[in-house]
Amino acid sequence: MTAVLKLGGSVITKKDEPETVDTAALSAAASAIAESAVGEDIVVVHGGGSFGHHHAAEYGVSTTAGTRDVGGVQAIHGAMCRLNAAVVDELTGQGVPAVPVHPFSAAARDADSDLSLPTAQVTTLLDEGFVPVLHGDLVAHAGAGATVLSGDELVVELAPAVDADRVGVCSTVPGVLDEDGTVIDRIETFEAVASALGESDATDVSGGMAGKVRALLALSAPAVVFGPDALPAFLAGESPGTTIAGDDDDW
Ligand SMILES: Nc1ncnc2c1ncn2[C@@H]1O[C@H](COP(=O)(O)OP(=O)(O)OP(=O)(O)O)[C@@H](O)[C@H]1O
Ligand SMILES: C=C(C)CCOP(=O)(O)O
Repeated sequence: MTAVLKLGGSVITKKDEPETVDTAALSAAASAIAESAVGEDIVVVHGGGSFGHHHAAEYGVSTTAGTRDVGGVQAIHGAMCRLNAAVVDELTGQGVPAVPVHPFSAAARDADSDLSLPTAQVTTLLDEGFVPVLHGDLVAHAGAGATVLSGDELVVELAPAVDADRVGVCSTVPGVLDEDGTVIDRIETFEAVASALGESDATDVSGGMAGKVRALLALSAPAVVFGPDALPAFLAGESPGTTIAGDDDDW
């Protein structure tokens, strides 16, 4: 069984304090991964939290608005590499054979914004017993300089590439919430939930929950969105929180 798991930046960082890791939350997530039956058959992706989003907002960069300012590229990508090093260190400290994979070094968007992400390094690392740890990043973008590549987009690219059986997105909320604040069990179309979906309540340049749902609906396999407390349940094979239906949905 292969799993792709995104740890939300809002989970593992203090999203309102620039470049601050939430050490307790990161340690709890790493421990859930270290203890899970999924073992080493997992690809981890993490988001930007107060590392990437803070700098991206400062330089006016988003998934659609790019920059050609080299200082901006260094600030945003550099911050994401620092957060990635913290995640990899915490995982290895807990016995997970985690290794960093930096999307900026490999991915590109063409002039139509179509993303190409080589994944042979990820599948080979998995086969060789490593746990690849990717992160939301910048990406070279034809005609725009560099734009933000969200961890949610990476999940959508990686899940088919590694033939994932399970896709999980761990955020700060217990699932996607309806207008009354109740967790929606299952989402099949964007239109059915659009009115309840908003942006993040913290600095976020990649669309918050609306961006997440839109990205995950593009997956052929179902994905689950859940909160940090439910991470062990997801890793144990359960589907806590909200299931976002895919085209081949036989769960
Ligand atoms: N209907 C909704 N249900 C749940 N969360 C919602 C909803 N509408 C807006 N949100 C916001 O979306 C946030 C989750 O998106 P966000 O992009 O911040 O998460 P993340 O992926 O954990 O972090 P990051 O983008 O840094 O990786 C929630 O914390 C909440 O503020
Ligand atoms: C802001 C940057 C650089 C990465 C964003 O990734 P996300 O938090 O997964 O949307």
